[in-house]
Amino acid sequence: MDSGLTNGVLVPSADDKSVVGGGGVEDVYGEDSATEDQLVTPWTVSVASGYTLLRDPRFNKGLAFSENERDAHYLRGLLPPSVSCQELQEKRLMHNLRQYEVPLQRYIAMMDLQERNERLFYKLLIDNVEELLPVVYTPVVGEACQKYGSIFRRPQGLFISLKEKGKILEVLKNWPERSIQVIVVTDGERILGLGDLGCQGMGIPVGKLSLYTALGGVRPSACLPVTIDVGTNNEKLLNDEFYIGLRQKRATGQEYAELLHEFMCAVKQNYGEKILIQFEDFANHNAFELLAKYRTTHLVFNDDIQGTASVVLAGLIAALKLVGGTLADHSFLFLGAGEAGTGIAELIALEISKRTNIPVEETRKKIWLVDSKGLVVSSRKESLQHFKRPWAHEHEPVKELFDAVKAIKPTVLIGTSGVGKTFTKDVVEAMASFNEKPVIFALSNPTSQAECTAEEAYEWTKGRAIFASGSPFNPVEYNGKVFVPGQANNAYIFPGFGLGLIMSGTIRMHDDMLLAASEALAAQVTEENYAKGLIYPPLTNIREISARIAAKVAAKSYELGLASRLPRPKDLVKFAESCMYSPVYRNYL
Ligand SMILES: O=C([O-])CC(=O)C(=O)O
Ligand SMILES: [Mg+2]
Repeated sequence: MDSGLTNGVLVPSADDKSVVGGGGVEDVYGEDSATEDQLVTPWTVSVASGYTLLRDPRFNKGLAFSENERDAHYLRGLLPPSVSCQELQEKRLMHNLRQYEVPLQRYIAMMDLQERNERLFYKLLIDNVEELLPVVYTPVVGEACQKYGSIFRRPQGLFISLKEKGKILEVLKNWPERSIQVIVVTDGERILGLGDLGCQGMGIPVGKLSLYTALGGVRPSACLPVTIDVGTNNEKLLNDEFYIGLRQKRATGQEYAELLHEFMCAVKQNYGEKILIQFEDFANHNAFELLAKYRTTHLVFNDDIQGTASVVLAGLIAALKLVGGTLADHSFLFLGAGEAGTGIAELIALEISKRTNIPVEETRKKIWLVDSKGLVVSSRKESLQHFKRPWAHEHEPVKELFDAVKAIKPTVLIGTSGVGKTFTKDVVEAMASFNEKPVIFALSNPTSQAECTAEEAYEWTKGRAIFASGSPFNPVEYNGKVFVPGQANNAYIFPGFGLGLIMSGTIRMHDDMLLAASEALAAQVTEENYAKGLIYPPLTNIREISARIAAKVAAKSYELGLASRLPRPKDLVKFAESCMYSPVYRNYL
């Protein structure tokens, strides 16, 4: 039975009671899963019909309302006579989108669609993922955040500023959906590699959550984007008349910690123990501290530390097929010793340790980090931030990346510094001089911040590099051969990872789940992909890939006794698939 609207009255159906999926009309009201506390909200549920129905993006189908639906829901005359199918609407929209030459216009058009017809937005995104991901996600979302104030139309997500201190629980209750399963939250201090964008960082939680739905199948009504506004230190924004956030310098210390703590407590109180909170694009100091502080009391995941680590480890495991050896045979040099750099480094060290039984303190020694002051070495230990200290190995000081490359002779070079164009010709040529197949990952986002371009990597290594980047690059032709760069972006991991946590009712995160996700992703690279030099599977199959990642993450959670959904479904891949939201229109009769 399908769920639907009958004479403007919402009817829940029997087949939409799964914890995650369905995405049916009844989810909006979610009585099945809402707790008593959640039912007490300050607004009244109103039933959509007629004009209101057309204006409600959750239910609107535009020209795709059938004749009978038009009769049943008071739509006669409100639509032109023609009836379209969803596929025709999709064709028309893709045609229109392709007319826009300015990428930001495509972004605005996609956001307008999301606000107008949610199912059509997701249908477009799912069916055209390779084309539209760069629009709603990196790189264009970066520009959208920079200009968020001037392109602002309707608020998407919750804005929680210092003004809401003491009232965060009430603010959460203002949100129209009650059965929230995942929150992506930022404080806007380190948006991609673009720095402090304050309140305008909201584009990131919105974009990440649209991928939770499109790539991971979590229903849209279960996703809540949040921006915590404690001010910004970005002078340009503070002086921008269109800036949408608090016009003050960032609150820090106790004031910051108290607001964040109130938020974390209110979220758990309002949505329960199993709500997944994904931290996104916080500055280093806060990112590490928040993760350490809340990992034992909440289900928290830091995408920049953990999601990026998991996707890069997957790429490295896959790359072994092309370069040979085991992970333990390789040596790694990072430019950037922040969230992504140390997060990836630690996960590699953990994986090697698991595979070899060598203690992690030892396996870390094959991994070197360079920060803005040069190679991280033991003589710098006292002055280093705590998250860099495990990487301060014995070595004489080295200032420049190029000299560090020559001294360490890594087989793998990874850029996570957020600073573009730092893998210079010298650096890349040095990598190629002592590696048959140098592995080079330029991970900083968006494209403007990439350490080098795909073209540079292939040219400077004479086509020998195994290259991946955080933001997408087009295939490159070099010496008559086409090279397809991989996109080592956490988008491969977090949607499936989150689905796995949600569908198993996981209450706490564990690093072994990240390793499981990496192995699951690497296992999706086919012989055909390898033959083309690919170390990530194409994004076109991402929903299948996400289901497999979800299944492995859930399996690990059950194994660790962290999953609360019992009994454990027998076939976790099938279960994951059955939970996934479908953007196909519902029949409202
Ligand atoms: O958003 C992305 O594309 C990847 C990411 O988490 C970041 O760069 O902070
Ligand atoms: Mg991020």
